[in-house]
Amino acid sequence: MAGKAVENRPSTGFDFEIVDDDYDQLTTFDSSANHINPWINPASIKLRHRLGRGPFGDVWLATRHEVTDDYEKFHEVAVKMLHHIKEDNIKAVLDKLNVLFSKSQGLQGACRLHGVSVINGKICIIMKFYEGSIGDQMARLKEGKFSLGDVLRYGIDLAHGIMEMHSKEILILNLKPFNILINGDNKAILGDLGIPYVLLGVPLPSSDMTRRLGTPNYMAPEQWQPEKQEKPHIPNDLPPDVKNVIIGCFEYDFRSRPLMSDILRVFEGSKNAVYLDGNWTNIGRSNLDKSNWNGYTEWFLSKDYLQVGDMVRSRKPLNSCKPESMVVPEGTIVGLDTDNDQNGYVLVRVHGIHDPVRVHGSTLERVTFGLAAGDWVRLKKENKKHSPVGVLHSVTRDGNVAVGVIGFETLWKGVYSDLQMAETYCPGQFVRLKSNVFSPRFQWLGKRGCEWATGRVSQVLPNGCLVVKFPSKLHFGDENSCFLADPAEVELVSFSTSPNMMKKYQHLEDFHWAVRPLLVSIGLFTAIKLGFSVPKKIGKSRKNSETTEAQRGGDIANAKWLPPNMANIIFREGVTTTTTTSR
Ligand SMILES: Nc1ncnc2c1ncn2[C@@H]1O[C@H](COP(=O)(O)OP(=O)(O)OP(=O)(O)O)[C@@H](O)[C@H]1O
Repeated sequence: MAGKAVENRPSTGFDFEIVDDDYDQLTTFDSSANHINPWINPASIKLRHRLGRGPFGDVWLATRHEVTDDYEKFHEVAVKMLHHIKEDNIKAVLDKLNVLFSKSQGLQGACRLHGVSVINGKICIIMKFYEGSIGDQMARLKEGKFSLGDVLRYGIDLAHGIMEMHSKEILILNLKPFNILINGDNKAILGDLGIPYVLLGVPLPSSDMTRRLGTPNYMAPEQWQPEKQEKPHIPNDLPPDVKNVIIGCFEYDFRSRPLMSDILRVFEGSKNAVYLDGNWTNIGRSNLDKSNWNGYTEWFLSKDYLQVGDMVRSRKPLNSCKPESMVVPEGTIVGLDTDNDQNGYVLVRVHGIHDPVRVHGSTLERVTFGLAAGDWVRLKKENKKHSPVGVLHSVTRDGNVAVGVIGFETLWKGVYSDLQMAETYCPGQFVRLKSNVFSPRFQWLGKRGCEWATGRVSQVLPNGCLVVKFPSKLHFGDENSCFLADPAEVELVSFSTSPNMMKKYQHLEDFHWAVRPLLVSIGLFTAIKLGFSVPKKIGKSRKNSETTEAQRGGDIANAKWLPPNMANIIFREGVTTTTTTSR
């Protein structure tokens, strides 16, 4: 409909925005107007009716009156009217919108943006109007289901559109059926370009939404109720590669998920699939190995391919601090086994071994400039806004690095010389806030006195954030049992690092809240036992020989599995009971 005159077209909806003409005269936006490019005069926009209302704003069907030297026309546009933004944040939002506009020029798979305006004091994004969305189409279908052919066809359009946007470093962050528009050629087009990112950090009417990026049902798995890690049911009757790639999309750690290019390849390979006699035929052969190696998914492993000349070492199992076996402590790739049946095997020259070792590539990790993806690293340049410690996501052969760090919205990018190695953390380890940390980045449990409680790492997030539980604390009902920790603020606690027996015993208590009551019960039980047995002994000893208190204490303290303070309690209680009983 773009370009077609629709002047005087009657409004069909029941929602209206009362346009206050005075407000449209750039009042609060005066100082910011020169930031807006391309600016659209609000007087040229006539809102018709509201198409939808979302957490970030409303979308209106409107008519735009466009006058140039060559023509004058009225045409339909869609207007995304953002919720009211506080004056302090306006410049930041407009700056981000400008960047978005310049990056989105010429994109084939995304909604065309005309410009920005301000109506009723609200920032409006004026865009091309499309006749419908995937969401609208689904609403009209029986059970809301597309045929597999349509899913793959639209999916391929989408994957192309998303890859195009990513190539311009635009994050969409709100992919859902109503934000996938259908153009005149029945192709899927991305709408709502990066609006959540533009509004990130800007207070919105619902304070909850300020922290959210996207729409709950369509968020990345780790964004929405991360502690549940639920996966939806994926139908069984899909072509195997399609099912496999969809399951991969629900991996909690985004490094384990397929890339958009993986999804595209699988969808392209399956678009002519035919289901015949209980089998899928005509499906493109996926060349990915379907095995799950040491906890890594095929999607994780397929992100880096080894080449001849690469330095490599054996890969640690996922979530482990140490390799299980170091077949290759350090080596160089000298050959790739490209024979189809042997796909994935490589030849590695290892120092001290005469012939090259033949191992599967997935058991190795590339080490470049001393760094391998997954290493814990410290950024040499520190800044209070972010943690100095993070997890290396990639190191290219020419030394560019990407690191997941708490405090950055996306991966931190730099070069290898910006980094140095840092302490490694993995699930199962016990950690405690360092004694010089007085106001931690995340809430932490206090212990007795001024000492921080010790917790156990239950998960390491891709940005190095530690998810910590406190097994020494008993939790009730809905009480939050998971805490977060900045790896730069904690230190490891272990039996070997506990300086004395008292600290070792305290560390024993960190393992489970039941340890203390159990030991106390054992102590009491032993005390009662002693209460019965000691008088007998005393009785005997009266007859036979004298038993000194020091000897009795020694007997109990010799129970090596009991910490000394428990032995003392038992000993004291034993004496007390003895005294009482003997009386
Ligand atoms: N350019 C457009 N042309 C036609 N319809 C559009 C356009 N952009 C959005 N829409 C439609 O407007 C409706 C509301 O869109 P909107 O993006 O506000 O919804 P939402 O995604 O639920 O909200 P939010 O983006 O704030 O999360 C949707 O049905 C969408 O398909």
